Amino acid sequence: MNTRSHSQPEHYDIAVIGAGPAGTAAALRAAELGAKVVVLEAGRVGGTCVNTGCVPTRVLAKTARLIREARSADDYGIAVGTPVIDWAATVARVHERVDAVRSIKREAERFAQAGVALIQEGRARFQDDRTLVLESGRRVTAGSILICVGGHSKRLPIPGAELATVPEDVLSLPELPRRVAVIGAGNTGAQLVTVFSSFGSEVTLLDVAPRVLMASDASISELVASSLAGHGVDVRTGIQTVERLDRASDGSITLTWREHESRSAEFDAVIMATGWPADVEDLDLDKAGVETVRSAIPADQYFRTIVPHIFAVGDSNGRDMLVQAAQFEGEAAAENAVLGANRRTPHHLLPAGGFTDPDYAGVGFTEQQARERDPSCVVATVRYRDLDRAVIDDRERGFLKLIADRRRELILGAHAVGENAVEVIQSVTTAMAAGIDVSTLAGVRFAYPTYSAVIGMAARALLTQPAEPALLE
Ligand SMILES: Cc1cc2nc3c(=O)[nH]c(=O)nc-3n(C[C@H](O)[C@H](O)[C@H](O)COP(=O)(O)OP(=O)(O)OC[C@H]3O[C@@H](n4cnc5c(N)ncnc54)[C@H](O)[C@@H]3O)c2cc1C
Ligand SMILES: NC(=O)c1ccc[n+]([C@@H]2O[C@H](COP(=O)([O-])OP(=O)(O)OC[C@H]3O[C@@H](n4cnc5c(N)ncnc54)[C@H](O)[C@@H]3O)[C@@H](O)[C@H]2O)c1
Repeated sequence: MNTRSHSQPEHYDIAVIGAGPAGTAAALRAAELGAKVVVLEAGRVGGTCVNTGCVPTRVLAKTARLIREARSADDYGIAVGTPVIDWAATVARVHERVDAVRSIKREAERFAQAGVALIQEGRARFQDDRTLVLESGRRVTAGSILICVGGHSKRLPIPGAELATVPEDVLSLPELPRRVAVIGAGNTGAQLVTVFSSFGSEVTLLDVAPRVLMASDASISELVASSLAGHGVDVRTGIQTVERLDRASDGSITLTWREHESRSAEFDAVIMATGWPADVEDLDLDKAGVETVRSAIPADQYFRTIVPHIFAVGDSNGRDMLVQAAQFEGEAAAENAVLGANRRTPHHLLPAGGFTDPDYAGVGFTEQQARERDPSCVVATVRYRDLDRAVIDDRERGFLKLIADRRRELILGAHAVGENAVEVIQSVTTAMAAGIDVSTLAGVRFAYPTYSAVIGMAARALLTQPAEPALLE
């Protein structure tokens, strides 16, 4: 903690609040452009992604995969006993892998090498539109301020909400819950459901939305939901509301929800994965003249808020809440702040996916969005059951859907469920970024036997697919 007098603020060209993917990328790019930069971080550098989000979730997904594979080892002549989860060991492994990833990211070291000042003296808040004050009392002023504060899980405002566990705290559960309810079937909820179901918990998934993974192509929702149900998950989408949580006399949690009528069930843990508002409650944004709308900070396409020298980047602007978006936005906002440039995001080229069983991923327009723009767009779907590698591996559940414009020049979107779906979609994204047309993609040679060969099959199917919507599946 800094103990010297705080009467004189330190001045910087750029102050970045938050050292997650957005803040880290922004600070390093601003320094590279010659700016004097400070980063203010309240917690651990790396942000949600490495500490409590993507990385721990991915380790849990790997653990879930291992236990599922162990259960089917017999099919390959490998005798293993019934695998069981040692929750404490699983949690320890997650922490160990998080530390391993942190050790290669080395944000603090990279800041030091780039001449970026890193101050970790508690949460920053605005004193005015150019001054930030830290919990220690230390103050900094800056020509431009980049708000990269990310978000946090939303607790539903219902009685007993404090009994629920939010996704960031899942590793703090004292033991593997035998019965678990997950409220929210977005990317976070769908992945946690898969993890707990694979670990052997009885899982119920509740969402007010009509389908799981509402932001994804409808075909992804359909197959992921049926796969979850196939694994024994009680999938309840389209419920009216979650009403309350109560502690039962045996210590379990009674969850009450409305689904035509009021229903309730007992669980050992209830996980609320119901959204991700920006972390702005204690930022005193009003003192800077910055507004929030629906728990996020509105920013224009160049990431400027209504106060032009204050930028909102990454999850804090509530748009594309993904690491790859946060990093790009951070760099672009730094360039816009330092150079007065106007760089913006290539939204249509943001691949994303999650680790359910099987995995899912998508990039670009969903089929519905594409049809709204070009009713004669061309759509082709290839099933994994027709893909040699998927059959070889006994991973036949899945598909790749490719969407192209009516002239088959542009790939408008790609959506997959299946083994390696995220990597398959990444390859399509590369093709989209290169601007290659469908016939060029159809002519690409794919190594045999690979999952990415499904891309060539889908591209060739697109070439022969009639454009009339009525004839498409
Ligand atoms: C469970 C889960 C899994 C996810 N998995 C994926 C995935 O697989 N792929 C993917 O692309 N995305 C994933 N995400 C989303 C991804 O983590 C976020 O999009 C990304 O971390 C956003 O980066 P950010 O820099 O905007 O915010 P964050 O990473 O949240 O960083 C914000 C930083 O700001 C700091 N901060 C906040 N307020 C203050 C303050 N007042 N003063 C000082 N510091 C402050 C915080 O301590 C934090 O370090 C996942 C998210 C969750 C919750
Ligand atoms: N693998 C990834 O790329 C990944 C993983 C996790 C999160 N993220 C990103 O982080 C952000 C937050 O994700 P998330 O899944 O935590 O939130 P989300 O907002 O995407 O999903 C929340 C879900 O909760 C449901 N919900 C809200 N209120 C409810 C209520 N009262 N009762 C029942 N259901 C309710 C919503 O309908 C929605 O389906 C998203 O933008 C997501 O893309 C990405």
